[in-house]
Amino acid sequence: MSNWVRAHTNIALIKYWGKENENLIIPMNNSLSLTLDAFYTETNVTFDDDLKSDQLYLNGHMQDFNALIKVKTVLDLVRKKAGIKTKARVDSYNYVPTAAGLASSASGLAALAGSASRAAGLDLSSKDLSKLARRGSGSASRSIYGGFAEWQKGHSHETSFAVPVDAADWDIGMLFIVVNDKKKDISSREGMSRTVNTSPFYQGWLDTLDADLNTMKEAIKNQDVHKVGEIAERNALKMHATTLGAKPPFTYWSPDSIKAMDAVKQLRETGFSVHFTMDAGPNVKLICRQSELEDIKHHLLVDFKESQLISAKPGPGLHAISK
Ligand SMILES: O=C(O)C[C@@](O)(CF)CCOP(=O)(O)OP(=O)(O)O
Repeated sequence: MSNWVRAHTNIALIKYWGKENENLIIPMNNSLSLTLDAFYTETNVTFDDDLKSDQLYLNGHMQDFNALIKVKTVLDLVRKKAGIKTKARVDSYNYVPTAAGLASSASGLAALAGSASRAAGLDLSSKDLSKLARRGSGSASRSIYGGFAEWQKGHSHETSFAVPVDAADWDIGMLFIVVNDKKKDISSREGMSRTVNTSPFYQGWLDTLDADLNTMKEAIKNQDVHKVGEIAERNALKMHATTLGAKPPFTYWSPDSIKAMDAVKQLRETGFSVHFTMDAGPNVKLICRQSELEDIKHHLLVDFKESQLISAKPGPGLHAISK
């Protein structure tokens, strides 16, 4: 029985950075993202009575127990909902350009939620799929939808899910500057936990989010890519500022991250509407007009290799595929 589904990664423009409830993955604030076409995960789940334990094959290679932790959380919730105890085999393929360090947990856990629920005979609504994916990884809740999606924080499992905001069928795109960095990144889960628990800047970050979200939604409604980028860049810088006050302090930025951020500022000075955002890694993600992607890419080739520059357009939500 084929239960192949595809989910695309999403990049937050208003960041999720901190949990109110770690176990249920309830966030401190609402977040808003853009789902992209370029990076996605395809997953198939099969429940099999002959299996003694859950198995995860990632890009064809069997994974160890640790990689299974988030997967088992989702599988256990599906088994409970379906009233079964059967173990499952999960086959997942990440279609992320060879560039290292591009997070795929959002697309991976969203695809898992979609395929596991189908394989267990559940026909979940998008809202319930978003809640299920959220329990695997918070940002996965947003990949259920294409275009712009808002994860409404809620205060319980039942009330914390994403909703679609805008189809993003207008002139907006993203360009990734992939900065391969040797040092081991601190995972987003650990990074946000340490920040919430120890950074004196954290409350200041939280205090500004309602205004950021409201102005962002207004900018999206007006299809104002310059304003969308401006708000997103400021939001990302505030998020990353919180990590410098954590104990011990840390940053996801590498020297090449700062080189990339400077390149964006220079592009703005030459008249492009281009801004950047960053997540739990050194890569820098540009927000610009889709119609200007190639021109911007051309300018960046002065400082970066072609292989480091990856264009992306808005992408679709979770959907079944035939393989
Ligand atoms: O995507 C965003 O809103 C912002 C971030 O990417 C910034 F790094 C965090 C994503 O965190 P995630 O991996 O979802 O954490 P989990 O719930 O602990 O699995």
